[in-house]
Amino acid sequence: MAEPARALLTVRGLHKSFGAVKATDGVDLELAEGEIHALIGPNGAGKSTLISQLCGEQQPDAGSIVLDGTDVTAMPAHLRARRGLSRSFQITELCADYTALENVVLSLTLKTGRAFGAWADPRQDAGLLVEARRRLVEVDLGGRADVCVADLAHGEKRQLELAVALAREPRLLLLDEPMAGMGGEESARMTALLLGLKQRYTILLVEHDMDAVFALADRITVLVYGRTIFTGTPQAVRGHAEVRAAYLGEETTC
Ligand SMILES: Nc1ncnc2c1ncn2[C@@H]1O[C@H](COP(=O)(O)OP(=O)(O)OP(=O)(O)O)[C@@H](O)[C@H]1O
Repeated sequence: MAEPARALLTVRGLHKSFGAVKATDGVDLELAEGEIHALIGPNGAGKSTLISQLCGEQQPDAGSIVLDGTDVTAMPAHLRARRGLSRSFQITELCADYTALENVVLSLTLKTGRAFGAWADPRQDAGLLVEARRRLVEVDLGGRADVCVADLAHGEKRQLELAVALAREPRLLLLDEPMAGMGGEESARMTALLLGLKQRYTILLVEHDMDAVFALADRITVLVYGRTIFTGTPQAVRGHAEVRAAYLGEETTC
């Protein structure tokens, strides 16, 4: 019998309130190594607040976050990032005046602590350039390396954000609405890119595009009013009456 995949992330009883609003109200979540785990729920369910607590941008009121066996609940965001926890999307972090290639080089230098304008410009570093081009090819932007971010289409910017996140070699990638603002064709391209990453990365995916969620996720957790009401396979989620009533019924015809 196959060994069950070990948990890379374990969240227990995560609480975060803003005044009277319980944004996360005792969230439990477990991510197995190598899975794409989608987090879905209606607007205001607490998805972004949960992601912010996972990456260390917000401190929970109570509960614990364990990453690869280490309790990171009180650890600052930059130290979690060093342990391989990487967030992408919603907070756009691209430098608009730099080319696509330069943005990926910049992300690669963050791993080594080097900066643009230092005594040896990383943009001239052959090794970094090769690695950055490889990352761009990985997100289907190989032909757009020398284009300024400001001149990229919306979908291309989002592909580049993915390359920037992957350049940090994350163990756990938190993707916050990668399809936001995309048309059908762009969403399909991003879905195909993420499918190509399957099993190489552990991914927590927050997404409203249910076609993408059901195409990508190994498991889905449903959050409503800050509480996890169900975790299961896409098939189980589709068949779950409470989930359909709380969320899917509103947004899909499945
Ligand atoms: N900084 C804040 N101050 C006050 N209330 C907040 C803050 N951040 C979030 N909230 C509230 O917490 C609740 C959860 O918000 P959150 O943005 O996490 O939900 P969400 O599921 O990500 O929603 P969406 O799908 O619309 O992005 C909402 O009621 C929201 O108004």
